[in-house]
Formats: sequence, C-alpha cells, structure tokens
Amino acid sequence: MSLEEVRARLEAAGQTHLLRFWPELPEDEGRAFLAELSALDPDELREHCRRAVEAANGRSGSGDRPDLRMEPVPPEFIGSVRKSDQSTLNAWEDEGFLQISENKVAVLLLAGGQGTRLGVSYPKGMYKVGLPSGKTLYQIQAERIHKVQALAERRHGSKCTVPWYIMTSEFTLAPTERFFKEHKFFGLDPSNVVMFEQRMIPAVTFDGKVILEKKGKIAMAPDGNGGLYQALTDNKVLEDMEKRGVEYLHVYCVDNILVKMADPVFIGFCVKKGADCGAKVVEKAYPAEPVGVVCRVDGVYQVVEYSDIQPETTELRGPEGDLLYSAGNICNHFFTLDFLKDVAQNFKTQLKQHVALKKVPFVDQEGNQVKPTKPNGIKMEKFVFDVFQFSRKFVAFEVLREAEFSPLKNADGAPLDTPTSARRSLLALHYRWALAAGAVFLNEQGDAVAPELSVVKDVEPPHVCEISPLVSYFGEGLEPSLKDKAFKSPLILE
Ligand SMILES: CC(=O)N[C@H]1[C@@H](OP(=O)(O)OP(=O)(O)OC[C@H]2O[C@@H](n3ccc(=O)[nH]c3=O)[C@H](O)[C@@H]2O)O[C@H](CO)[C@@H](O)[C@@H]1O
Repeated sequence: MSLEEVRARLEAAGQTHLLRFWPELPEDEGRAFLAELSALDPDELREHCRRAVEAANGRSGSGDRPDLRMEPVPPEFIGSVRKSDQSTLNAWEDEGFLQISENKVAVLLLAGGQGTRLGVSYPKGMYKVGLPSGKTLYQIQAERIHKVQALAERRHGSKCTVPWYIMTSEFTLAPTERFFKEHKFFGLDPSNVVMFEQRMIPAVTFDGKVILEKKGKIAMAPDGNGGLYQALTDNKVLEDMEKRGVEYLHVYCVDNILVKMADPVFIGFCVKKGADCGAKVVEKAYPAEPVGVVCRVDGVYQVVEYSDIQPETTELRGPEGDLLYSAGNICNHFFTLDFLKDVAQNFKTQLKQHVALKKVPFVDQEGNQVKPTKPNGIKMEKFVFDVFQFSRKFVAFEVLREAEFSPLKNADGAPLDTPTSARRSLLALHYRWALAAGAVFLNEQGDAVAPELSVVKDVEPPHVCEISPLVSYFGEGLEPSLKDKAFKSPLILE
C-alpha cells in the first residue's frame, strides 16, 4: 500500500498523527511501519479507539456491582476431588483415558501473554524455576503429554496422540518456535504440536489516539487470552482439530507448574456430565485471595474478578460454614469442539472488552522517548472465560490446590506465586508421592527420618525429591522403584 493510501485510511480513522515522524524514518523502518499501518482497517480502528475511550470512561464510577447479583454454582453442577469417593474418581478417570485413547482429546496452551510481572523478556514457558533437573515449564508440560498418552495406550492397547495446540502472540511466537526446535520438540512429533498466533491491538490514549511507541512503531499488545476464539478462526485451528477427530479440549495457562495436561479425571467428569464447557477451580485459600470466582450472575455462568467483589461478599458463608464464593478460577478449561465452533461462528464478537489503564512508553511531540510514571494508555483485552455465558451445560470441577495449582506470576521477592513457591510446590508434591509409594528418607548420618505428611508449598520440603513426568503422571507406578527403599536427598527419578 502506498503512503498516500495509508494516509487516507488513517485520516478516515482520525489517526494521522501516526505519520508525524514519517519523513525522519530510515528507508527500511519506513517500509516496515507502512506495512504495520496498512494492516489496520480504518473502520475497525476508529471503532476500537472509540470503544476504548468509552470503556475507560465507563470504568470509573459506573457503580456496577456484579457481586450483588452473584449466586454460587449449584452443587449438582460441581464435581469435587475432595468430596468424591475413590470409585467415582476412578470412573471419571476411566472415561477420560478412554477418550484420550480414541484420539479425541487435545490440549491447548495459552501462551501469548508477556509475563510482565515475572519480569523476563522471553516466553514464560521457557522459564526454569530451579528444579534439580533444570527443566523448563515447556519441558514439564511436554513430558506430561508423553506420559498421559502412554498411560492411555497401556490401558487400551492402541497408540494414541494428544495434539498440543499453542496460542502465541507476536511477542512469543518466534522464540517459542525456536525453543521447541532447539529441544527437538521434547521428543513429541512436530506435526502434533500446532503453534498459532493471536491478534495484536493498539493501545490508545485517553482522548482516543493510537499511541506511538517509537517514531515508526505503534504500541501494540495481544488482545487478551480471550483472543483465542478469533485466533482459532484466523488460523483455521478448529478445522485442524476436526480433521484429527478431536472432540474435547483442555485449555490451560502457561504458568501453573502443576498443570495436569489432558487430565483424564477432569475430562472424564465433563464428558460424563454431558458438559460443553467446564472450569477447574480450587477452593479459595482465604476470602480476599486475589483469584477470579466462578459463579452465576443474573443466571449466567461467568468468572467475576476479585477486584469486582466487595469484601463483605467475599466473607459470606453457606450453611456448612464454607465460603459461599469459594470456587477460585485456575484458568483450566474444558470445551467441546462443537461448543468452540458455536462460539467462533455466533458469539466471538459479543465477548466483553475488559479495559486496563497502563503505563505505555511513547514518543512525545518532539520525538523524545518517554517512560510514563502514571497510566497514560488504555489497553483492551478479552478473557478466555467470558464464553461461559454461551454454554448450554456448564460444570465446575474442584481440585486440590496442593496437587494441581501453583502459578508462576511474580519474580522472587514477591510474597506469592514466585519461582521459589512453584519449585517448592512441585518438590513437595513429589515428596508426598514418594512417601505414599513407601520410600524411606535418610538424614545425612544415614538414619531414617519420620515422614512429614503435611508439607506445604511455602516452605522447602524436608527432602529434595523430583520425579520426571516420564516416570509418573500423578504419583502412579512408583512402588517398584521406591517401596521400602531408603534414600538420601536428593532423590531424582528420571
Ligand atoms: C483472564 C484470565 O484468564 N484470568 C485468570 C488468570 O489470571 P492472570 O491475571 O494471572 O492471567 P495472565 O495474564 O497470567 O494470563 C493467563 C494466561 O493467558 C495467556 N495470555 C494472556 C494474555 C494474552 O493476550 N494472551 C495469552 O495467551 C498467558 O500467557 C497465560 O498463560 O489466571 C488466574 C489463575 O492463575 C485466574 O485466577 C484468573 O481468573
């Protein structure tokens, strides 16, 4: 597209300021910038800027109190690992393994985020939390896929595949691809690892102008993890799933070191309930814990972010004394392919736009680079769980936090959700598995040490024990190598 054409389109969108520094740009930067601008549809851009300002204005003082209209998920739509007997759990697991063995289950990783809070410049999945094995989050996830396939194969006697779909963004696609190639896809068949990219959208000032990050670059950000539904359409991912015969999808976020890939128990529960959409939850640790709550508002399912709930609502308790709103969202979702098709065709444009006011670096009128000290820009994001409202049969599944949820959000030094807490949670889980399998731990002097059964994630476990996912997926199959055997720290099972 020529400069004149681009200028005319920007004029139609009220954004000609973007070309202010055009004459100063070196030729190659100018060409790249023109390509970036040509990709913006003028009508969509105008509408995006208008909506951003409207949303930012509506944000302050709208007085909306979703917490006054909330109700908990009815008990008949919740499954619980904690409250179910072993035979029920086994029946769900059997169902899940059956579906996996028939190649009907895929996993989908949301990995387009920038990991700003963790403060690394590369994708979070490449992060090492300091395990003895030095494994990254991506490697742990890949090995769990290997193992869940192997377990399904062993039960049903036929080879099967759990395809791995990975949603990336402009920030994460190239480094993620490179990383997977360097590591030979961790032994997975590359044709079963499908990476695709979500859209980016411009950040906008409070008066509706797209922000110039550099003289020849717009400030762009991924459109939120709810950009998934647009990205599935843009990249024909649903067609790929259909071709492979996938019917059920486990969607999860990159930073939970304990994530159970294609969890057979969760899949089996959702399938047996006939659900089209489901969410794993953990019981909130305390009323004010900053996690979204899965509930109903005005009769439809949704996640209400903690910032939208007043303290008195978070404190409410049910007849048994449990917190009324205790279903903490852990960004682990179940969808049927049919539901995703329905969303892609009929609902994806209706997803709520969430607005965040952020400090966005920019160039000022004189061309100086500025790092603002207070928010100057509006970023719009869609959230993956905002499709719950379109579900015909929604279920929630409560799992044990210590076995399934320990997210990596912040750098060490923060009180919560750090590399240290993630590493400790995984090692503590593996220590408990080893004890359950009959392992005996010895101290430095070689004396047996009494087991500590109540290891929690906030302290270093008493013995270092790391078990490769290739050896065990959820603690199964460890007796032959551990029962009645004595070990000094560290115990590494590869
Ligand atoms: C919107 C959402 O799901 N919120 C959940 C998310 O919060 P939280 O605020 O932690 O969400 P993040 O921003 O970390 O994003 C979650 C996941 O989405 C991915 N991502 C994010 C933005 C984007 O444009 N593209 C993209 O793929 C990230 O890479 C990550 O894997 O996890 C918490 C548990 O850990 C839950 O309690 C929150 O309810």
